[in-house]
Amino acid sequence: MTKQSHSPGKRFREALANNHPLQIVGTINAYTAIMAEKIGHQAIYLSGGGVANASYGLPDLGMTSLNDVLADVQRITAASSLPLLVDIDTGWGGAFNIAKTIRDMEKSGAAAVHMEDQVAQKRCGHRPNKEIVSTQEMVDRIKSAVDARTDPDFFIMARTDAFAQEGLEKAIERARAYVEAGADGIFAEAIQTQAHYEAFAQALDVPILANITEFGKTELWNKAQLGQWGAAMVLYPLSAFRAMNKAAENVYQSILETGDQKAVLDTMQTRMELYDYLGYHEYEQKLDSLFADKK
Ligand SMILES: C[C@](O)(C(=O)O)[C@H](CC(=O)O)C(=O)O
Ligand SMILES: [Mg+2]
Repeated sequence: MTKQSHSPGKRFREALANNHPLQIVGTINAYTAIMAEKIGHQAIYLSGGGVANASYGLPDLGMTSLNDVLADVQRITAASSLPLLVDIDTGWGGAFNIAKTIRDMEKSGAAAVHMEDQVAQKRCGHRPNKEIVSTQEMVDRIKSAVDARTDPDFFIMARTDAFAQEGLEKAIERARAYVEAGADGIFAEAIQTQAHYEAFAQALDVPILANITEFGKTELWNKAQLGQWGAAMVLYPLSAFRAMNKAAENVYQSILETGDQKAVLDTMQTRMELYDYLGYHEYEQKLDSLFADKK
């Protein structure tokens, strides 16, 4: 990881300005963050669902705490210099808790967060029976967040889950109120069609995020289409995680059934590939040159 002169928030805003739209890929841990960076991505994401599922073996139902998520944020920002967008669910409490969440996220090297208008007992945005708080309550959440940041470039995105319950017009009305309260961008959760994306983009003059999560309510629209429809960011929150899980499932099954790994070896990253992403050989050379006299 190279030292950066700009703040994480500033780098997120630069990535946004330079990519139309900006693709933001989910990285469930430090190693995949390194992979995404070396492959050439410009921004990465820590999914709330991902932290719950991968780090704690829990469903995405608001059971993980601020500290649970911070632990993963710190691991990722220590390993990668890419700007990291973090899912902070509903912000973990009232005004003072949200302010603390923002300060802790900034201190841990996050570049951006998204906070949603669901009740604290939240659900995945692509599942039925979500409940949302009043517009006023969400506006207060956003004001607390914006007031708490110390870096004016730290990017605070408001996510609205209102489309499922209240429909397009009301969801856009809420988004307008959230922008007025200071939100830097809008995450329009679980909208579905070209008309939906265009309506959000035309109604608001802040960047709009399209959440292209698999097996949910949204089709796997291409970034070119989404860009034409006005989306400034395209999120792939759990894509690599789902693929990793499927690969692991196959490996566990195959080892049990066949007694060795031969049938699944070509689905594995090799030792050299693993090391290349880590810069393993540079570490080894350093060891050799520092302690050459011990040989
Ligand atoms: C983006 C999201 O909030 C997440 O935690 O990754 C989820 C993604 C998913 O469950 O597919 C969401 O859309 O609620
Ligand atoms: Mg989430």
